[in-house]
Amino acid sequence: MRKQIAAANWKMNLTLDKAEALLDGILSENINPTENGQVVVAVPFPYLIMVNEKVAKRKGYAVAAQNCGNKKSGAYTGEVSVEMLSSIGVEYCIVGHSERREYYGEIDEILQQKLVLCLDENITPIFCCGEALDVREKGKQNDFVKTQMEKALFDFSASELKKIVIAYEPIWAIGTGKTATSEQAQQMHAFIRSVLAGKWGEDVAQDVTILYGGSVKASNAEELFHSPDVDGGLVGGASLNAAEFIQIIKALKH
Ligand SMILES: O=C(CO)COP(=O)(O)O
Repeated sequence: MRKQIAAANWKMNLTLDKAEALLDGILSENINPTENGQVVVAVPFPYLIMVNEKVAKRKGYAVAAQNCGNKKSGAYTGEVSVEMLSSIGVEYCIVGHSERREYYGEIDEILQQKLVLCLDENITPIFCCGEALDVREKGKQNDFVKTQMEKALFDFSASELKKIVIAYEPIWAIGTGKTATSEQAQQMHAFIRSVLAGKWGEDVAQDVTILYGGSVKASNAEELFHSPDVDGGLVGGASLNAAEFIQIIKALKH
């Protein structure tokens, strides 16, 4: 079975004391994900080392950055390089979250540069894609997501592509409480996998983990994750509550 991932995205929330308390809460219940299961906690930069120290001891847990610089190193004030992330033990990095695309002007070319740097440093990128409400209302969501994939992913070889995790996050479902139905999620995930198969072949497509993100909660995680092409979730709001997130981890397919 492909890797099944429950990923928390804390976004720009929590002070250090609260972040530590939340992590301790998540780790307090000794859930060891199965062989194919992985828990990833994507935290603000200042907390990466603290979180990594705690999760490194736990099998099946890893820390992620929420973003990275698109240049290797140098005079880029305020940026954090992939090499720095790697040097402190970060294993995953979110790339191309819709909030980065929308509020920080991250265009496809920048995202592609970040993906290349992550792969160079053996950091697994979690590449986000997904359409806004107006696109879905016009029924154009497949074309939209395919174009996002073509622009950011299509230059990679099959072996590189297999190292990337994809997160489908429809913008209309992020932070809105309006979750995609499990049918909508499954349809899009199957479509994404068919795009991967068309470009790199069915075997490669079957190996890629595709997460769903957008108002995942303890109450809907099991139904969403049960869909054959949904390999877990990228969770915002509900990951700020330890009890909720623990239930979401438990909902991963075994
Ligand atoms: O953007 C998300 C995760 O990256 C989803 O956020 P919510 O779970 O708060 O909708």
